Formats: sequence, structure tokens, C-alpha cells
Amino acid sequence: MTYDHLTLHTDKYQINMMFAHWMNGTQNRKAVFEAYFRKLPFGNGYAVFAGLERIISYIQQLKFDEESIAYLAEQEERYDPKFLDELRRFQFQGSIWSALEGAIVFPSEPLVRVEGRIFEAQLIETALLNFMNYQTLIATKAARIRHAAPEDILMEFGTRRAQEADAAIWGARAAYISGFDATSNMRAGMLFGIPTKGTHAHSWVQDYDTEEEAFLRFAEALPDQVTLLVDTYETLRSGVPNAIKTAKWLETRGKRMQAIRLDSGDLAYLSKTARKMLDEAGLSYVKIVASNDLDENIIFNLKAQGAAIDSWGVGTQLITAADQPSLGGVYKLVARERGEKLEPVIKISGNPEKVSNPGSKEIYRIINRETGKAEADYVALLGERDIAQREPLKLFDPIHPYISKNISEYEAAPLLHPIFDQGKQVYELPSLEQIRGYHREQLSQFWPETLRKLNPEKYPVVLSPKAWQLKMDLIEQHRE
Ligand SMILES: Nc1ncnc2c1ncn2[C@@H]1O[C@H](COP(=O)(O)OP(=O)(O)OP(=O)(O)O)[C@@H](O)[C@H]1O
Ligand SMILES: O=P(O)(O)OC[C@H]1O[C@H](OP(=O)(O)OP(=O)(O)O)[C@H](O)[C@@H]1O
Ligand SMILES: O=C(O)c1cccnc1
Repeated sequence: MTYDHLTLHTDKYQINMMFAHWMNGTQNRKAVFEAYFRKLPFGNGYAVFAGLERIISYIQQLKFDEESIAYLAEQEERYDPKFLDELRRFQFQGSIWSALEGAIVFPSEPLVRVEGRIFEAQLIETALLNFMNYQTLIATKAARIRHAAPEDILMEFGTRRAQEADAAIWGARAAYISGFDATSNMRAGMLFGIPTKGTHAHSWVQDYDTEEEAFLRFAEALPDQVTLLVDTYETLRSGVPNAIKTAKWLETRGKRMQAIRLDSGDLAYLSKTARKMLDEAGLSYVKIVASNDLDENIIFNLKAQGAAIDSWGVGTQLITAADQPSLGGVYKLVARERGEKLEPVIKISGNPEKVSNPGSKEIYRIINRETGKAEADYVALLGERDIAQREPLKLFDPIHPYISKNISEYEAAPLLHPIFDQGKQVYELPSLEQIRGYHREQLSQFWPETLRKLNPEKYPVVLSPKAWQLKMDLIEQHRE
């Protein structure tokens, strides 16, 4: 069995719907789905989109191999062998538009649009949401941590606590997109080109009779990469003094110790005192790394306490998004084929925020020409003229349409980009460095009020008058 073949990485109900469509002869009917989330995680003012690279490689490998077919043939649903033959011939022929990784995104706007045969568009829902939801969540968490320590070195240390191996490496990648500097995971480093960093564990120190000897042996072995963990016994009475001795020894070899690492206790007090001890020993170049169940709030607090920490190793809280372990992204049908045409469809709910926005849509980030800052995201139906011709726009809140604002001097940057065109990949994958650059550029389009960690200003996502009217008409039709 191959663990990395992902075609059956889908919910059974997708296969059952594919089968039922096939039985009804409707499997080739066109459909349009859009993926979006409704609520921002962590009380943040924005999310950082990630997951596209994995979505693309998943789509590229979609194929029902004989092992998957044999497994499907065993199911209690007793799928018709002719359906299984159809699956043998299956090839993804749909089109996909998506936000780019690193993009700043908001609730209720389509982040991925899939247009294809209902057969294929339904199949990919589960995996697409799985990749988008997790990676976007971690990229957003990482952006919050970066926000708490804008100038410091951030290292992702989460693998041992991650929800298994895929989460570890794709989470490390998502963190790097949002501005982390390195990961401890070697496989993530090899696969994605993320810089890797590592210190040593308590076990290294415990394995020697004395801490001093442990430090020296480590420094002898890796003289250019010495970061010593100083809290195995007594941080200030033994760890830091032994680290100072080691640094002095390294100096006699013409080498400079990189850092000490604090992994327990009061990190503010210990770092300030250790800093003083290092400075007094003439070792102001030795940096201080901290770890121990850190998150953005603890980092922010430690900085407020004047902690002398240059570099942060963040594991569990980041990789598991511990304060909100999932992003509730959904994938909703917005149009279906009837006759020769695509007809918009709606999903009604008692909760106004849950009523879906019907029709295939495009999103534009409206940038005010005077300030260069984003004013709103404008969700329009495909091919709307006003926005294409940069005519003055009325921006109104779709839930409270009486709240509105006009704008005429603007740029409108499309958020969704073509990725697949009728099964063919038309998007060239950028390097991870380019993605990071794009993320930084995206951040610079927003006011600090949107970006702050605590109680950020709500950024407007507005519907075009046409998109809004379509929604009202469909709600009215359903009422009738
Ligand atoms: N000055 C500080 N202000 C706020 N939080 C801190 C401060 N120093 C450490 N912390 C955080 O408080 C928590 C302390 O947890 P805990 O008591 O388990 O750590 P510990 O004292 O190091 O114990 P252990 O040895 O079991 O790790 C950690 O999340 C740590 O990052
Ligand atoms: O606290 P996190 O944010 O999850 O960061 C990763 C943690 O993993 C290690 O601890 P662990 O006790 O597993 O091993 P050690 O013996 O190397 O400290 C490390 O010392 C960090 O404390
Ligand atoms: O390199 C480190 O210090 C490290 C790596 C993973 C987890 N904890 C610490």
C-alpha cells in the first residue's frame, strides 16, 4: 500500500454522490463550488492563505489505481463494475482559481473556485478543504507570533507534538510563509528548502557526569554551531557559568559560541540575569534562545517584561494551533448546469451569515490610490463591467446594506488566479522565498488597525450590488 497516494483521501459520501450521479447519467453536468471560511481564527483580523501547493500536487496525482478500485469494489455499497471502469478512466478536467499562498484573506470571500464536472468537483472537496484549512490556520497562527516579535529569530520546533507527520512538515512550511526563519524538521528543510536549525536536548547533558564536560564535548564536535541548553540542573548557578566557560574555551580556538537556550523557569528574569552574566564575561555576542510552551501572548508578555531574548523556539502551540485547533472552511455549490447555462444556487440558513452567496464570483482587493492601502474586498459576479472598467463603486456591508461608502480612485487587484484550466495546470509554482515576499507585500497593504493581534478593526468584505441583488432574488424565490 502506498501512503502518499491521495485519490481516496476523500469522504465516502463524495464517492456515493459520484456513483449516484453516474447512475442518473448526470456525472458530466457542470458545477461551480467555492471554498471559504466564515470566522477568523484566534480573534485575528485576517488570515494567511496557504495550502495551494499541496492542492496542486494532489490534483496532479488524482487517479484511481487498481488498488483503490479493488478497495472500492469491496464496499458494502456494491458499486456497479461499470462505474468502477469509469473511475479507471477518470482524469481531472476541471478549472480552478485560487488565492495565492501568503495572501491576506478574510471571511466569506471565495478563496478557491472550482468549475468542472460535478463528478470531479465533488471528489476533491474533502482533500482541498483538509489542506486549505490546516495550512491556512497554521500560517495565520505563525503570523500572530511574528507580529509579537517582529525583529527576532523565530524557529518552528513543533514536530514531536504535531498531529502526525504531514501536519509537521506542511505546518513548518506554513509557518515559514508567515515569516518564521527556520524549522527544526529536517524533512521539511529538505523538501521545501526551509532553513533548518537545532540546539541540543537535556539528554545530551544527562548523558555526561558533569554539565561542563557535556558542553565542552558538544562544542568540540560542532564548534561553529554551539547553542547550549543551560537549564538541565540550575540555570544561573551552573548552566550559564558552564556555558561561559565553554564560550571562553571556544574563543581560544578562534570560535564564537552562538547562544544559550533557556527552556524552563521565569524566562524574563532568567534571560535578563543571564544576559548580564554573559555581558560581564565579555560575551555580548552570545545570543539567548528561549523555548517552553511559547505562544504569541507569552512572547508579547515576555517582551513587555524586558526579557533579553533574541530568538524563540515555538513548538506545540504553533503546530497544533492549540487555542483554536481548526479552521472551519467550507466548500459550497454556487452554480449548477441547467440546459446550456450555469444557474446560480443558494443555501438558505436561519443564520444570515450562513446564507451562501450564489453564483460564480471574483474577488477584487480595492486599493485606495491616495493611501495605497486596502479599503475592502469586493465580491462580484464573474464579468461585472463596473469593476472591470474601474467605475466608481458603492461599498456596502452585505449584512447591513444601509452602511455604505463610495470610492472612485482605486486599483482593483483580483485575489483569485487561474491555477488549472480544463485539467491543465496553468499556474507556475513560485519558490517559497517568493511566497514569503508576496506575504510581506500583502501585509504592507493593510493598516495596523486590521493587523493588530487584539481586537482588530473588522475589514470590510462587500458584495457588488449585482451579487447582492442575485442573493436577494434567490432568497425571495425560495420563500415563494
Ligand atoms: N516571565 C514570564 N511571564 C509569563 N510567562 C512565562 C514567563 N516565564 C515563563 N513563562 C511561560 O510560563 C509557562 C511556564 O510553564 P511551566 O510552569 O510548566 O514551566 P517550568 O516552570 O519551566 O516547568 P517545567 O520545568 O515543567 O517546564 C511556559 O509556557 C513559559 O513559556
Ligand atoms: O515547548 P514547545 O513550544 O512545544 O517547544 C518544543 C519543546 O520540545 C522540547 O522539549 P522536550 O521536553 O520534548 O525535550 P527536551 O528534552 O529536548 O527538552 C524543547 O525543549 C521545547 O521545550
Ligand atoms: O533544536 C532544538 O532546540 C529543539 C528542536 C525541537 C524541539 N525542541 C528543541
